[in-house]
Amino acid sequence: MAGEKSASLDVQGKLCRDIIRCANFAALKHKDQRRKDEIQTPYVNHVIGVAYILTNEAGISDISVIQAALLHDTIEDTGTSFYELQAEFGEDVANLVKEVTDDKTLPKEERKLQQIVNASKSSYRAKLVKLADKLYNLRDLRRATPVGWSKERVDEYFRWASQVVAGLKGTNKALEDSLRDLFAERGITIT
Ligand SMILES: Nc1nc2c(ncn2[C@@H]2O[C@H](COP(=O)(O)OP(=O)(O)O)[C@@H](OP(=O)(O)OP(=O)(O)O)[C@H]2O)c(=O)[nH]1
Ligand SMILES: [Mn+2]
Repeated sequence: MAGEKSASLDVQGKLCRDIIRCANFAALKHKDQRRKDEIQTPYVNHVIGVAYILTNEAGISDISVIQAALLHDTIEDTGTSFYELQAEFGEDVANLVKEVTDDKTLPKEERKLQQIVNASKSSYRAKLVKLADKLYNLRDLRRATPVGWSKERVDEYFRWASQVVAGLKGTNKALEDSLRDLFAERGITIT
């Protein structure tokens, strides 16, 4: 009995460490980055919020998915390499982050189009992170308009996001229901 208990504590201890190691890594990597809102919210709030949506709204307990959510903007936005993630967190997590990373060498229009085209081709676990990322960003847009964004640009982000989300259908009911309601507020129906 005592042996079993300490073995299960070891497993839980490792899971806790693995999650907090990612949160700490993300906090360090994003430390100089701010959101685009007026009050310059720390960027790390976004990646923690995406992980929180997955655990608390989507009911996800797959540790690699939660780790990937915490790390999901490190390659794209902080110059972290795939190899660094692989060395720190293993192949599975690094591959998931890579799957949700835009190719920043492409022009913005092309990059945005790629997201629409690639959404349905993603793995189930990458789709979860993509859905939670969109849900966080759309709620954030409803909360506060990024500095310099016109109403048209906000509307355009909603329309573009709805096309990406259309390709992620059939992945997680809770997330898709919340997204559908956000789009409906703007008169957008997901096809
Ligand atoms: N709504 C909102 N977004 C902000 C804010 N600050 C930073 N962002 C980030 O801006 C990105 C959306 O802005 P865009 O102009 O469309 O894209 P870009 O930064 O990639 O050029 C999102 O990136 P992303 O997470 O990589 O997601 P995605 O747009 O690729 O889906 C989002 O996280 C903010 O205050 N509000
Ligand atoms: Mn993001």
